[in-house]
Amino acid sequence: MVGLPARGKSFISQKVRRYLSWLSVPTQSFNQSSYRKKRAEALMRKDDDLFDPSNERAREARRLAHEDSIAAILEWFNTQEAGVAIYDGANINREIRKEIYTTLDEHGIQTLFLESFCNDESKVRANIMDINKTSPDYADKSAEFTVADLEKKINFYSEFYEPMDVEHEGDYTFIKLLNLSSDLLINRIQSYLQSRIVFYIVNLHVKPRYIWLSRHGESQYNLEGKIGGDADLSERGWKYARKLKDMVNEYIPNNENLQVWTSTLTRTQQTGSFLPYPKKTWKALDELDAGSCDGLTYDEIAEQFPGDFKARDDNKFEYRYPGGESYRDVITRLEPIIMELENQENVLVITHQAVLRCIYAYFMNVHQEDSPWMSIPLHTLIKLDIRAYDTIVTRIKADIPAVSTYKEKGTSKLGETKDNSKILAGTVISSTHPEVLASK
Ligand SMILES: O=P(O)(O)OC[C@H]1O[C@@](CO)(OP(=O)(O)O)[C@@H](O)[C@@H]1O
Repeated sequence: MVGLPARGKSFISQKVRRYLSWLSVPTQSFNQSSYRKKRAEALMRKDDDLFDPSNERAREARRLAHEDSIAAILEWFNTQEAGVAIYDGANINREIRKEIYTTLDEHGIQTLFLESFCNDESKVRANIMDINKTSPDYADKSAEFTVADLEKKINFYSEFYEPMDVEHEGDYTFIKLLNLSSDLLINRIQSYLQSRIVFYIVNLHVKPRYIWLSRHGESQYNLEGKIGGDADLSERGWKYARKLKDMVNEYIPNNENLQVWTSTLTRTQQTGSFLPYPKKTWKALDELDAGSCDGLTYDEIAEQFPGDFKARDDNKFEYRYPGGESYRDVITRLEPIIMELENQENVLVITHQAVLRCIYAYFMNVHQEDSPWMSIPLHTLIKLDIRAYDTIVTRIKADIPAVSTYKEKGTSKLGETKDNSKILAGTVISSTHPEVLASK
């Protein structure tokens, strides 16, 4: 990363890390300021200022923190066949970038510089306020403190800042993001992975916003405990479809601009059928394809395909149904959906249990192994409040009973134990009793 403080570098680093990890690319972020803190504690006196240009000890602490970051990156690459290490620091001038490039090149590591350049004061200001509200670095700090601290750092780094350009650094691969918009300057993008990162950055949204998720209403297949298929809604499923219209009116602000996305399957389309908003149908939102197990109950699968039943329980993320899909396959086909969701606000996605787990895992940074085991109950509207450094979840229960479609490991029976720890985190409210029942 390259750029002055309060240019969204940590936000972008964190998003890219989450996106690449979700796509199963080993990715780790190395935050220079955490190494700086450690060196400052060891080397500096109490009243020393880390950003005082004339303070020798501060200069030494900063220099060593940079060396520590690079050493940690090299060590991490030693344990990895391939992957992406994100060096989240200011890397402010050409000299330091040359040193980074040369050192990594000597170790056979490609460097992609990602600069966030912003000279729009109002955006910097808004970003500072955002950092104050949401960044863990400034938790419990007043707005005045955060503004003063960041302005001091900005002034310090501005003295040395050399923005990237083709004239001086044309040999490097770099992306230059201009004023936190989707305007980019790109230079010498050389690999598929680098081009994925460019595409992702183009779609990245920095504005806080909501995304709404729901499973379809209870289906006839859900009632019978069968998986897959293209069944109609049950009577209670239709009730949910009607109720969803009221819930949208009650809970989704500015819903006049809402867009509704569904899969191509009947149960999601029926669930959205009372919603008077523009609709988009995506094949990519169809439920995980159960291949030769489609239309069976879990009991029948355990009986007819015992080996498959066990293999799926043992590694649900990787297991692929014969002639069907795995969770990993679903993630691959969901990538365009994630790109679109990063670019949109005010979308309600009505889809299926497995697909929602994958979408939710991206926004909530849920580990691959855990994501297929998360509980996503029927008849519940989920609000994701996407902020710069975290996402807050609220589940709004429709108060219309539905069967459980949750199968725990090691059994073919449906239903959840109360202490299911993989349940969605967040606040739960009920649409008929809108008081808060549990908090984050
Ligand atoms: O990965 P598991 O836990 O089996 O969940 C996926 C299953 O959920 C079901 C319901 O059991 O999805 P949905 O009704 O949401 O379309 C099945 O169709 C699907 O195979």
